[in-house]
Amino acid sequence: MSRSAHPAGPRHADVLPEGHYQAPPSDLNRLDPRIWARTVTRNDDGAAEVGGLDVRALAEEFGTPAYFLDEADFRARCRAWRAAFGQDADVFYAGKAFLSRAVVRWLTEEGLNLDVCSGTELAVALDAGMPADRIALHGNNKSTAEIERAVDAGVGRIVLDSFQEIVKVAAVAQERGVRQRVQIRVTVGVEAHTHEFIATAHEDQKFGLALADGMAAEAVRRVLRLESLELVGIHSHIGSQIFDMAGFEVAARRVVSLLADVRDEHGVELPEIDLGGGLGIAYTPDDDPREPQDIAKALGDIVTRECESAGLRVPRLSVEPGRAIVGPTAFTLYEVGTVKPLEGLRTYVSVDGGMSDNIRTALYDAEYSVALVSRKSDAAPMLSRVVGKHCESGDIVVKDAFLPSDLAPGDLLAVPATGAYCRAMASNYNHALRPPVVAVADGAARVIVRRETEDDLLRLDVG
Ligand SMILES: Cc1ncc(COP(=O)(O)O)c(C=O)c1O
Ligand SMILES: N[C@@H](CCCC[NH3+])C(=O)O
Repeated sequence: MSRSAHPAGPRHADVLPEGHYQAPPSDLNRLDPRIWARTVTRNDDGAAEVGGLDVRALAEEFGTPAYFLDEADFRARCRAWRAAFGQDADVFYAGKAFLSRAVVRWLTEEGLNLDVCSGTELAVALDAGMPADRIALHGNNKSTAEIERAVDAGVGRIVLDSFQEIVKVAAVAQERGVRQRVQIRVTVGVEAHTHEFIATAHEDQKFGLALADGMAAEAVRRVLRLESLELVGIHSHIGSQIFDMAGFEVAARRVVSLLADVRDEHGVELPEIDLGGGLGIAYTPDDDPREPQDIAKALGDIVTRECESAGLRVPRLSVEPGRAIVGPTAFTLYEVGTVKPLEGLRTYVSVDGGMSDNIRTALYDAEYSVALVSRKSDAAPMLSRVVGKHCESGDIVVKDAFLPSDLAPGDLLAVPATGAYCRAMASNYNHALRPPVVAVADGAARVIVRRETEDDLLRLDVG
């Protein structure tokens, strides 16, 4: 890898073009532990390492781009969530954030349950040994085949999302002579403070049945009439990448109020409440996420208080964190291919991946951090935009970042906090081969999802 310097790009002191970026950090070499996976440090050589392994050696062995996932960090976060919520609550990891057989085994061992939202996610979970009664099936348009698969497997709950689905799930359960445990997903009418594409509790959207117009109460009526369904609770998910607990508190209050209405109308006290996932993580130093114990306390207190004032037994609480568990545990490693300084603007740094391995920047205007990790540098900070190699000018990985001005082709960059919704939402745009996920722990690295090959893609093309 070349170490040669290239002419310094525009420096932050020269001119700051319009944009949304932070001030240059005082130390470009620092890997902020609030953003990077737990075992990431710099070694004496100045290179970053994870799980005791140097990123240069990892790049050599596994290639770039690649996601490196810190298994110890993942397990520690699972334990923290489990411990925070205690034995009277359940933590369902949201598999949509990132799912693989290894992840399912870790979750099973650490005592977490699993939320899946497709038949194939369910297949991965079952194949890797997650007991079916610890699985919940979600989705706003589950196919009959997915419902049959879930009922046959004996999943612990199916979260009903529409009137049509009530009928569908009841029919499948009746045909098999089983009573399927279900929850009803409601929209509580909260405007969560996050990007509109990932807010899910306002009424004007595809998920769930609204409390406000009586649809949720009507769904309860319909489910309670059906012998083959056992209504165990109410589910609410207000959105994703949320820091403010206020939205969750309003949701909890409104869900408890529905439980009280159900008790008054039907004489039934539903035993469970699920408040979904959505807790934010730190992508940049500006983000200040809450710890699991604070979240558990805030949610537990509000549910208990509301139930006491409504004279209800406190239901069993569950939550569904995805991003908050896996997000911070991984980074994406890229090799720099080109460096293009634009005087008075910024420097474009092209890496060997892009929107095919991280669509979040293009899709949600998401902000990320980035660091030079194959070496240290004391060069001046250079306002940069890290872009991919796709045929799209919106192919941006990190919109505004400061990188050292001696950055050169061959250097390795790492983007932290890419464990959630990056590999899971990766695409083959421009026939890109989706990168591998490599789990690193205690000085050993192993591929848990392999890199796609050209052959994989050519085999799909049967024309
Ligand atoms: C029903 C449900 N539960 C849990 C999650 C996980 O969300 P997050 O990864 O933000 O915790 C989602 C995604 O937003 C979801 O739709
Ligand atoms: N995929 C989204 C979050 C949606 C999660 C699923 N409801 C993200 O990357 O932020």
